Amino acid sequence: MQSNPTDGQGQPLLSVRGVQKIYKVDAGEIEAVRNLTFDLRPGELVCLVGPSGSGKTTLLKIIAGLMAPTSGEVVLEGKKVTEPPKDMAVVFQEYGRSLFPWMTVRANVELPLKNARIPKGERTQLVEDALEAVGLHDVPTSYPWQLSGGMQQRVAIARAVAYQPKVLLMDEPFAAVDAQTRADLEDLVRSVWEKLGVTILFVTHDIDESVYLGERVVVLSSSPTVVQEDIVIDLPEKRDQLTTRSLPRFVELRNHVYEQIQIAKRNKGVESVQATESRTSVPHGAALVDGGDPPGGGGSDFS
Ligand SMILES: Nc1ncnc2c1ncn2[C@@H]1O[C@H](COP(=O)(O)OP(=O)(O)OP(=O)(O)O)[C@@H](O)[C@H]1O
Repeated sequence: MQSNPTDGQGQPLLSVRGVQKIYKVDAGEIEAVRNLTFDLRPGELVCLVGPSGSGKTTLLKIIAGLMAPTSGEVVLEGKKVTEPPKDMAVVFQEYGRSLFPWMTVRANVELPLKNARIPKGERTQLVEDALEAVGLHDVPTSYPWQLSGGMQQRVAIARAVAYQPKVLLMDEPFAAVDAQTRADLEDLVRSVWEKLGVTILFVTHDIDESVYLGERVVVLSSSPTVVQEDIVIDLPEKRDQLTTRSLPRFVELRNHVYEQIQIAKRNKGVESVQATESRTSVPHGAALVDGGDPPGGGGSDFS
């Protein structure tokens, strides 16, 4: 592995610094997250993967200011996060539970803007733009329950982007939709990211999805969790489902992430993995060294 020459360039927008989380339970304590350190620069799209139970949701809750870390800190634009920051939005997996069924699509998207006391005229424009960006401009008066799962998740994404957050956190947002819809939504995230320049941290179980979407993939170890590897995804910026996924480089990177996940799973309970702050570039022509069978084509859910 080589150190990424871009390391250290640009000021981070979001910094996760030595974050540890210990849950207190009846039987004692669970150290879910041991020591997580990584940065997001403005406008980056970073995917976070890790074995089941490695603390991805715990970490997102801490970043979103919904839960305090036991030690360490999250810093957004130089300010320590101690409560939900107004410049952050979260899209969860369960779109069914995050939308209000008695409100129209438009009212759902508009609600956080009303709460933020954005004037009516500006609000209307932001809602229109967001619905346009996710391809839902023709259903503003429908109710969420009248829409398919994929469309409901589009509404949730529209609501998040209408709010114009600086950072968008997405917690396995496409886990509950079918493969075709998932591919469409992946492309939607890339296009919204390109158009709006929002910084995105995207948690997924799907290795192929992480490589297809991300500019970097941060791989977490098993719990108690550290950053096992922070990988630069050096695929062309313009991506599409057919061409990008057939590139030899895509296959190399996907195999590398798969191998890292296998190592993380094998090292469960082993404390030798070190926290890393440097980014790595996967050498071109890298063979799968050690990690069992690589995943075949299509999605590769490792959980
Ligand atoms: N509220 C809680 N109280 C006690 N332990 C918890 C709590 N929430 C999570 N944990 C434990 O912390 C560890 C990390 O859980 P977390 O849900 O953050 O992982 P995850 O990577 O999001 O999991 P998955 O991939 O299965 O969604 C697990 O061992 C889990 O059992």
